[in-house]
Amino acid sequence: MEVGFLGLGIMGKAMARNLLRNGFRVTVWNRTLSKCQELVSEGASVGETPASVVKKCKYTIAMLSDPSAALSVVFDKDGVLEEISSGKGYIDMSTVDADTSSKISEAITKKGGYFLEAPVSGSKKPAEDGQLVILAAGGKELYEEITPAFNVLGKKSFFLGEVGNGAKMKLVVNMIMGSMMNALSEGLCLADKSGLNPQTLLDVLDLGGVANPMFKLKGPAMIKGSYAPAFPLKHQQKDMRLALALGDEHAVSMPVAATANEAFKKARGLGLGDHDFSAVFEAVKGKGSSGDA
Ligand SMILES: NC(=O)C1=CN([C@@H]2O[C@H](COP(=O)(O)OP(=O)(O)OC[C@H]3O[C@@H](n4cnc5c(N)ncnc54)[C@H](OP(=O)(O)O)[C@@H]3O)[C@@H](O)[C@H]2O)C=CC1
Ligand SMILES: O=CCCC(=O)O
Repeated sequence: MEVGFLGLGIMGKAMARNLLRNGFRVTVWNRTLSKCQELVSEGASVGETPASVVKKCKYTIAMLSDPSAALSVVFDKDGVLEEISSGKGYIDMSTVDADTSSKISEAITKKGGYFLEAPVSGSKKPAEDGQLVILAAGGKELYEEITPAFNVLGKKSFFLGEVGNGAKMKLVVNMIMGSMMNALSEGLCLADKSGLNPQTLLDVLDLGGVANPMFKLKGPAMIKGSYAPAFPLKHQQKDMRLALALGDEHAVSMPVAATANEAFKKARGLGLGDHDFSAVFEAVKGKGSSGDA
């Protein structure tokens, strides 16, 4: 099977590599084209523009930073829309809001193409290991056709119905995750300030009802102040912002998420946007370097 892949950031690179290693022919494009070289050395081809990738491939997957990037790659000059046509499928796996996804879907289907949104749960390591959870919605036919690729990328795929439902599910999940990360940060801080050993707190948490893989994975690194980016904090803050907008739309009061968003904003203001989202711990502690990200 031949697929195009647009966006080789932390997630896109790992996902495209997985497809290559599992026998897919992959044509990649990235805004910073030099980032394609690593995958070319592993067997990928390069497209000069999103349009040229879509022209070459029946199916094109995108994994881009945010709504503005997702829209730009489709609608701008040399974008997806210039070459999408009847029989071609476009699968956007970026985390965006439902409105962005709907705009892309309408434009693609108007030109005869098929569209599927398919954001993912799971971070850098699950992407490397093909263990993502895929939250698809939109074209059912395209969902079925692209299932061989999803089986390589993920451990489970959900088909959630009409376009927008995948985006909404992803935002709800990440809103919960962002609030949990803030709760952990406050707990680690309180343990430390009140004379407890933060590692012992992690050990206690891990044996009880709130045990979870995120606390187990991120907690020890947070204690060391180590925030190598798996999920960049600027993207987590984007997801909090988009989830809060969804809450506004449906008049759902979400004070916990709103407060967590403030902490992520503070962390961005401290220059921690490109660090892992667990670096919000530094904002909770009231520390950090200067600059914006
Ligand atoms: N990291 C994670 O753990 C997870 C991330 N996600 C979501 O997946 C998406 C990608 O995340 P991740 O890989 O971490 O992000 P990165 O920041 O590592 O990569 C972002 C990608 O988007 C591209 N990009 C940014 N702006 C534009 C633009 N205007 N036009 C074209 N391309 C652009 C970048 O290109 P360039 O290299 O040129 O900058 C890069 O390829 C995000 O929506 C994120 O929320 C979902 C699940 C987990
Ligand atoms: O969007 C990013 C999600 C990261 C994760 O699920 O661990």
